[in-house]
Amino acid sequence: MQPEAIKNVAVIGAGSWGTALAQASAVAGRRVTLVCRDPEQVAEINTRHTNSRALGALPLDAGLVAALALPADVDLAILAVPAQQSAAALGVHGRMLGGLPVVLSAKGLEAGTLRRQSEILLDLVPTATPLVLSGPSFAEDVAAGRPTAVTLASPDGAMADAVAAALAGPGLRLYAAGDMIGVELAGGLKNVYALACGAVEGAGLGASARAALIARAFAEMARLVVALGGNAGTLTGLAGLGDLTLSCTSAQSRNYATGLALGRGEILVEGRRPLAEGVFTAPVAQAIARRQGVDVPLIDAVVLLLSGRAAIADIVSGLMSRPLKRED
Ligand SMILES: NC(=O)C1=CN([C@@H]2O[C@H](COP(=O)(O)OP(=O)(O)OC[C@H]3O[C@@H](n4cnc5c(N)ncnc54)[C@H](O)[C@@H]3O)[C@@H](O)[C@H]2O)C=CC1
Ligand SMILES: O=C(CO)COP(=O)(O)O
Repeated sequence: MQPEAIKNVAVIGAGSWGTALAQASAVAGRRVTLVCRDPEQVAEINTRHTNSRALGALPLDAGLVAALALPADVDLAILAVPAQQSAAALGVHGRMLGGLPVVLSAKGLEAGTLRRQSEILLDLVPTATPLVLSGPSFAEDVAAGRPTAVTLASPDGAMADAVAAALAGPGLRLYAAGDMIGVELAGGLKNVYALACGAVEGAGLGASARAALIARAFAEMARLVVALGGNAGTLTGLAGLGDLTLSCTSAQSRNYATGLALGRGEILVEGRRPLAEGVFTAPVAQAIARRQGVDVPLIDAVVLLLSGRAAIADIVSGLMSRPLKRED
C-alpha cells in the first residue's frame, strides 16, 4: 500500500488519545472521522470544533468530523479506547474493519484472557492487519502539535512504512518497526512501572530510589519481552526507554499521578480517578510472568500495593532485603 492510498481514516474512541490522534491525522492531510458513542459529543465536535470532555477548548482541525458509526470508505482505522474496552468496541465496529490496517493505540493487557491488543484484534477481526502505536506521547502534546515521536510496529513491514508516512505531520514523527510484541509489552508495562515510580515519590523515598526503580524496571521488562518472543533491543527505542522515562518522571502521566496518591496513603476509589491503565495491567502482567516462569519483583510489588494488603514501607523493605544478585 502507498501512503497516498490512505485518504480516509476512522478513529474509534473519542477520549483524549483518540481525539489527539484524529487531530494529528487531520493535520497530516487525511479525512478523519472520529467515532463517538454520544450524540451530544458528535454535535459539539461538528459544530463548535472542540471536544471539551477530552481536550478542553483546543480547536480541532476542520478536516475532522465526528459520527456515531464508521463511514463505508475507510482506508485505515485507529482503535483508541481503554485497553479493557477494545474487545467491546471491536464487537460493535469490527465488521467494518475486515481487510483493513488497524492501528492499536491502547497501552494495556486484557484482564482474564491475558491478551495483547493485537491478539484481541486478530481474534475478533482475523483479516485485519494490526499495527501498534506506542511511545512517549501525552495526548495534550500531540493534539497541540508539539513535537512528538512514536513507534509504529507491525509484522507487515511495508504496511508499517506506509501508515507511518500517512500519519506523519509537522508535529508527529512515526518510526516504523517490526517487533510488535516488544512494542505492545513496553506500552502496557510502562504504566505499571509509572505507578511504582509515582508511589516512590508520594512516599518521599527520593530521586535516587526512583532512578534505581526505572533501571530495574527496564531489566525486568526485557526479561518478559524476551520470554514472550519479543526483542530486548526494542526497549532501547521510543516505546521502551522513551515512554518509560516520560511516564516514570512526570506527574502529567495519569499512572504516575495515581501512584503518587497511593504513595501518600490515599485509597483508590474506582471510577473517581482518571484512567490509569497500569491498575488493570499489573495483575495481568503478573499472571503472564508466572506462566512464563519469569521473575518480576517490581510488578509483584505493584500488585501488592494495589491490593491494599501491605504498606509501601513494608513492600520497599521486602524488595531491598532480597538476596543480592549480579547485574551482568
Ligand atoms: N491520554 C494519553 O495521553 C494517551 C493515552 N494512551 C492510551 O489510549 C487509551 C485510551 O486512553 P484515553 O483516550 O486517554 O482515555 P479517556 O479516558 O480520555 O477516553 C476513553 C474514551 O474511550 C471511550 N470508550 C470507552 N469504552 C468504549 C467502547 N466500548 N466503545 C467505544 N468507546 C469507548 C470513552 O467514551 C472515552 O471517550 C489508553 O489505553 C491509554 O493508555 C496512549 C498514549 C497517550
Ligand atoms: O502513555 C502515555 C504517555 O506516553 C500517557 O500516560 P498516562 O496514561 O499515564 O497518562
